[in-house]
Amino acid sequence: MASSLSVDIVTTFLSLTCRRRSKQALDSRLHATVLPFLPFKTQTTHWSLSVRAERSFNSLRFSNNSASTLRRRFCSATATSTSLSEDSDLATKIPPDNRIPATIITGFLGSGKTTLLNHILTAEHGKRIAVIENEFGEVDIDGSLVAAKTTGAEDIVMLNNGCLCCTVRGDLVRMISELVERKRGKFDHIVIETTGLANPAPIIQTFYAEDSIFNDVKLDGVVTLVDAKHAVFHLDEVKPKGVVNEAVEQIAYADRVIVNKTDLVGEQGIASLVQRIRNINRMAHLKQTQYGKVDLDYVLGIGGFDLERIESAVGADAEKGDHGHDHDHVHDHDHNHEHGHHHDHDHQHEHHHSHDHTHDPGVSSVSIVCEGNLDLEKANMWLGTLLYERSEDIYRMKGLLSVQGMDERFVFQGVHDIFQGSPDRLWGLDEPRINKMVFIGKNLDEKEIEKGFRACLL
Ligand SMILES: Nc1nc2c(ncn2[C@@H]2O[C@H](COP(=O)(O)OP(=O)(O)OP(=O)(O)O)[C@@H](O)[C@H]2O)c(=O)[nH]1
Repeated sequence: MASSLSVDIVTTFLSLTCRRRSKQALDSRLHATVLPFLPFKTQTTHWSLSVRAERSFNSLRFSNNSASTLRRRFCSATATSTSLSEDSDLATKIPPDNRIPATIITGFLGSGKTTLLNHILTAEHGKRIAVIENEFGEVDIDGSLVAAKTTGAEDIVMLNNGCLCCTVRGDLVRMISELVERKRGKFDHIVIETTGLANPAPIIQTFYAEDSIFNDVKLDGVVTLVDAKHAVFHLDEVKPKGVVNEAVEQIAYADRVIVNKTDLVGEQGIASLVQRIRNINRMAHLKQTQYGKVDLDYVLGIGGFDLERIESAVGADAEKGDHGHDHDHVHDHDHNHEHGHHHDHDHQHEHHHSHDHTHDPGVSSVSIVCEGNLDLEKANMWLGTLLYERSEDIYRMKGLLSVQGMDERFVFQGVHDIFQGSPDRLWGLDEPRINKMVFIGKNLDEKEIEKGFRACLL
């Protein structure tokens, strides 16, 4: 949220306390316990496209697709390409590629994807953008965090019932097809924000494997956000055998890397992170920034995703390292409101291609949806202590809270030990005051989290 305050939990709640209750003094226990750990923060030519497309098909060995007319046209054009001198002739024979460009924004949990999306949606670029947002966890909180929801975007579609790279790939195909069918001519670009735990490979493949998409939409590029403060922690994570390290994959598949949050680390830290990124992906362009502020040309209009390049890069990396590609996912989730919800990110399904992967079964999400008002001090103490004790394991948390005495909804989000919150819009007169929280992390104890939350309710 571009306009939100950037503050630690104590200060956030304190400021609210002051406003609502004229309580100036900060609870000394909170100061002592929490503050030290929650720092105050204040164009490719048509010809080359055709070549790429065809190579990609070969290298991925797609098994189940009837070739589309368009694809056949590309392939046959490519097949007749025998010398450079023929290129110009052929280029004139190939019709212009008027397909709608799509950009995938990926990056680990909390790296700044929504922040970048908001930057894109609010900037002047003259493009009409349709957005597809995929959130990990059942509760739609990101919808509230996309500041420009009603202004900058032509259309925003939420995909909250699973991870794009796994269970909802079919939904993605349907959504894109629907957008194209119903809104053709009303938007110029599609931006897809993946979950922070997505492996981009299967999503990318969707653009090539599905005729219904391939004929109308072209993958313009993959933009990967990297959290300058926390990335190394996730890149270093040792995964069980056969389990993919999403943070590594997201960098490997990038056309553009954005090292974000450079305000939170020193130059040396950034330099070694950049080196680390370069070791994974030498080809991607890389920029350093804060709050996703990059020129829009850097992220929109990249001009083509080169799948073959990434294939070989990832292949080399896999040989060296630790992330396997045998793909068995178990997806275990039930939707149940008015109580905590546990979503194991351990999905099982089969793909027919080489990017199959298994997510880390230790990483899960816990959602709480519960009506009622929170006691500010108790909530402050509970969240502060939780982060104090578990900030390494809590990769991400987001919430919409109903605080006793506050007329506005309180929106907060955290990435490990960094927490940010601000009052949002007013609660509606008849609107039920429902709290929604999502925690994503390692070894989360759903019951304990829910119990802690409930103890804060009045
Ligand atoms: N200090 C600092 N905070 C940032 C920066 N960019 C984003 N943030 C904050 O980091 C938090 C996470 O940002 P988001 O844009 O929501 O991250 P995300 O990648 O969309 O998160 P998920 O969708 O949960 O994976 C928010 O509180 C942002 O305000 C930055 O450059 N510096």
